Amino acid sequence: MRGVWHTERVKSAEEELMAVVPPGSLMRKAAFGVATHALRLLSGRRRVTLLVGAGNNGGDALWAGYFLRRRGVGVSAILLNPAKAHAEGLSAFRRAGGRIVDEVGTPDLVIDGIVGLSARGPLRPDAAALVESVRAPILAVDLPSGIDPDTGEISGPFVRAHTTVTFGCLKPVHALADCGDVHLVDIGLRPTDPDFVLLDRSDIAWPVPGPSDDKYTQGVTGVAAGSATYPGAAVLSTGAAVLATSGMVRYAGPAADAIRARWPETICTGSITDAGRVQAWVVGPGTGTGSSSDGVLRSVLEAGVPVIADADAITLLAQHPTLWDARDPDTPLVLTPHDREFERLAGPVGVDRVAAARKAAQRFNAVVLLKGHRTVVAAPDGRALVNSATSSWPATAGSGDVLSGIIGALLAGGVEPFLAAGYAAYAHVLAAELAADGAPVPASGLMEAIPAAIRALRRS
Ligand SMILES: NC(=O)C1=CN([C@@H]2O[C@H](COP(=O)(O)OP(=O)(O)OC[C@H]3O[C@@H](n4cnc5c(N)ncnc54)[C@H](O)[C@@H]3O)[C@@H](O)[C@H]2O)[C@@H](O)CC1
Ligand SMILES: Nc1ncnc2c1ncn2[C@@H]1O[C@H](COP(=O)(O)OP(=O)(O)O)[C@@H](O)[C@H]1O
Ligand SMILES: [K+]
Repeated sequence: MRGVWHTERVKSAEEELMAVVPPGSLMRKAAFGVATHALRLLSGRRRVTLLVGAGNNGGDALWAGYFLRRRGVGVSAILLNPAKAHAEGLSAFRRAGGRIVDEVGTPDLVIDGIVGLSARGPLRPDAAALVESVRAPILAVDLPSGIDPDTGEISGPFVRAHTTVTFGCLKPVHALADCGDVHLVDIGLRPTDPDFVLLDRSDIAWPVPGPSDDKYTQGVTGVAAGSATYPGAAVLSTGAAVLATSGMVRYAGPAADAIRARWPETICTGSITDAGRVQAWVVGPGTGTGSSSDGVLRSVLEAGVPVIADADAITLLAQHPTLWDARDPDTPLVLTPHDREFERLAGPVGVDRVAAARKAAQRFNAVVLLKGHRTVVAAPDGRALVNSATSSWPATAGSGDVLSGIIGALLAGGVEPFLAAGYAAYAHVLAAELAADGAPVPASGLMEAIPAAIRALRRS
């Protein structure tokens, strides 16, 4: 699990560290890391241009230019604000034979030291024009300039980084925006209590049956999904639950025939009242928002077991706030909105997706999984994680139905709701990657790749 810290917290941690280390040493460590990665990217080529802004980010770039000069690289620097360029960095750079120029030229690599942690808004016009003229790969110092460090928001011109070299710890931009390959350089910073986390494969403890388990002890998943109009949503959600864990899946609803035909191992009934006992319910995919769906959602919320509410269930909760009263507040609830469903429930997502999900989680006393290329999971206790997709192939119809089934199976298997949502998001991305393999994949293909994803997770 890797931590991510907001810039204010990083700045105060840096200040504490700077008070006890020799002046300038942090910047030189950071810059040395930049130069090391630049040399790797250059692999023998020899021309670099630095884009140098007015703050310490520009200072890092100038010191990196100094180290590169000492390795025989030809380095030129464009100073965006010559009067405010980092004085020590600039004199070291000049001493080492670095040249000050006005144009980017035709370097093999450009180093973006325009702005770092103190960035606000997109690139200003002069910086934007320079970046526009770059043809070489760009190595961003700390973060790609023009992208908001705390939200990843892009609201105008920005740097498209091939690689980002950052220092001490990850900041939200690295999890929420495309920064190319991100490398972390140790400068001795040891912040604690991250603002949110990123899951790694090794963090994921998928439920595995033991010798004394039978089909019931592993948790039975109930699925209340689909309708005469949308039987496919039920097939995908139920199938994902069947494939995600061992044990048993019960289906209750109008798509029972389609489910029996595709998933003979499920126990099917037409109505939720005959469904039998389950340890978690998946509700919402393809149910529609009519009065019978309203009744199903109410029954599920009253059942006293963990619930994952997706799609139409979220719309119903937004339209009929009295439905919330059906829920025992101590029973875990996971809500999995995409942006439009989120807006119906809690208002516009806004630019800070992590803050939006966190606020909604607290408001609804539920785990909120906000879907997207970068999925955010937030718990009512304030925990949050971000899971990035490796491609956009999962943006396909029915893909969310698959996710809901995986979450349901993990909840039924006793995985704590925040982690159930996080593990499911991770496995969903991995299944999509394995199934797509560089070409479009339908949601049913993504679903069928769930076992391969779990195998890959368990091998790591
Ligand atoms: N504080 C520390 O101990 C360390 C800081 N380091 C570096 O210092 C950076 C932070 O430095 P600063 O706080 O001095 O600030 P920055 O260098 O991030 O930026 C400050 C300057 O950028 C300008 N600016 C802001 N938004 C802009 C935009 N959209 N377009 C163009 N220019 C813009 C501002 O006018 C300001 O003068 C980090 O990102 C990192 O690169 C590293 O040297 C490691 C150690
Ligand atoms: N651009 C994207 N890149 C990667 N994954 C995405 C992207 N957009 C959406 N997703 C993922 O695809 C799924 C879509 O779910 P959803 O919108 O509910 O679709 P549906 O209702 O058709 O099942 C979610 O898991 C979401 O995180
Ligand atoms: K930068």
